[in-house]
Amino acid sequence: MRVRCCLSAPSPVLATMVYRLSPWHPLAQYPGPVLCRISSLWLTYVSFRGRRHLVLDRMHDKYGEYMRIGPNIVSINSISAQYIYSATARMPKSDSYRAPGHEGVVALFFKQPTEKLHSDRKRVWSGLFTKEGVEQLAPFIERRTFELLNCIQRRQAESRDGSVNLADCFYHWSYDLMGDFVFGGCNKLEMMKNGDPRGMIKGGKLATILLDSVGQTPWLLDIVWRLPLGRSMHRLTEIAAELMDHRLRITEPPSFRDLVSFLAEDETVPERDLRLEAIVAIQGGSDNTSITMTLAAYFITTQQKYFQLLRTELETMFTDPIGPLPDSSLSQLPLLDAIIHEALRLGSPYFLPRVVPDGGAVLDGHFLPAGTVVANAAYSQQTSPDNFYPDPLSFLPERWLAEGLGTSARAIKAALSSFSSGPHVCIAKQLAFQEMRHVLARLVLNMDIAPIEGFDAQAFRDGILNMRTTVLEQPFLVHVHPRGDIVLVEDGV
Ligand code: HEM
Repeated sequence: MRVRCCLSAPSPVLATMVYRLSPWHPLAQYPGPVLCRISSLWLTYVSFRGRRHLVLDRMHDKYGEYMRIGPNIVSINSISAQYIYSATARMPKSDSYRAPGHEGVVALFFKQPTEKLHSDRKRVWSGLFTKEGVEQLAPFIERRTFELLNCIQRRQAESRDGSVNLADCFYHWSYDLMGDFVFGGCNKLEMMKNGDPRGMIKGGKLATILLDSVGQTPWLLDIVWRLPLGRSMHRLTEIAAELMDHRLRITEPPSFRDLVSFLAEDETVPERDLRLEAIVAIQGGSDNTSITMTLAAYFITTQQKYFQLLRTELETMFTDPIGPLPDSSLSQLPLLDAIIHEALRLGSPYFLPRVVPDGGAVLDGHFLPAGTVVANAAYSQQTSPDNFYPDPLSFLPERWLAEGLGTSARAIKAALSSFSSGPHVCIAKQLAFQEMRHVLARLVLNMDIAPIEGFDAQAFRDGILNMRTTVLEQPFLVHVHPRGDIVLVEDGV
């Protein structure tokens, strides 16, 4: 009798495990570690540690291009994986994109019940990202970037050891800019002046980390959402709601069309969605841009040759370092563009899971049954010698230039998926490039920048973690020297 009880209680769990390990499971032919076949908790754990891209890369070397990394999850290290994001593939986002605690609420980045709801909402957002929409943002980019130059110098002057954490400065610059773009500046975030006393940046990152890691096991995310660990997600939700409510209450709207103007004036966007959209705007509008700039600055200041080459390129076009930097001119500069692409290549190892629709899919001759969660191994593709050669792990912006790195060099542009592609492509790709070109150019034209003495460049690089957001284990400490007799004053020159 006792034996029967023991066997019968865990039997559904045991039966599931046996099935997942068995040759009858639809993904049985895909190789991968045994542990991954049993439970998605392995992927959750690896994701949470921030080095998922490196772990998966090593595993792909062992198991091949198509690899099972969860009971129902396949990682694909092949250029063909780009297809899963295309409109023709019709593969929706996986459950890891569900907005926890917000059943029934629609916001752009999160998973929608139908593709139509997603495209309708994207249409509303895209008002800000048209040519005219973005043009009206250029003066804000210029003003905030001058403010950044001041902020860097002020913080260095105030520090005890005469150094400044450039990563923090970029975060604060991008949050201030986002506050302008999204909320018309009415919330006065002013992080370059006041820092981040409410911990918005940390809260946003923690929430993203939880979605990206615990979200790989959706039932666990529902539990975490209700535990103290999920507090960061609630905190971000509260701050976002507060910022949105404040913007909606102001009696004098901003002098230009901020993102909220587009969202709030559209009758298809119910009020309850606006607060969730604010989370997307805050996180999407600040995090990736700032971290890409930190990585670009890290690479060109630790390899000063590129810093000097970039300055020479900029000075051939702009004789006045504090004069206007129109994007129509910046976008013509090949090395500036190459440096940003190379920083993105090494710094955007995103894991973006999609679900195979009814009928299944065939990729590179592999059948993927309906319901399988699939993801492009972006980091492996972006650092594969098949796509980027030579020295795919090294920062070599020349690989993006016409003359490249010699006749045997390769740079397969399609393998770079920093902004994703297809219906869920980043809505702000052009704006992000405009911001990044501007800030990098202004900095290099106006300041000498070098890491502090004793800065361990390898330790910094080893401490770059990614969980959809990037986390730096080490600060990026630099010394700056304004060039010549350019004197920068608060909020301008
Ligand atoms: C270097 C800068 C940026 C990078 C690398 C980047 C990357 C991405 C990626 C990879 C996605 C697709 C995510 C997925 O499918 O899981 C995405 C989506 C999105 N991004 Fe960006 N992004 C950047 C800047 C921005 C900025 C500045 C904004 C807002 C002002 C923004 C807003 C969004 C939004 C709203 C989506 C969701 C689009 C959709 O679901 O259709 N991003 N971004």
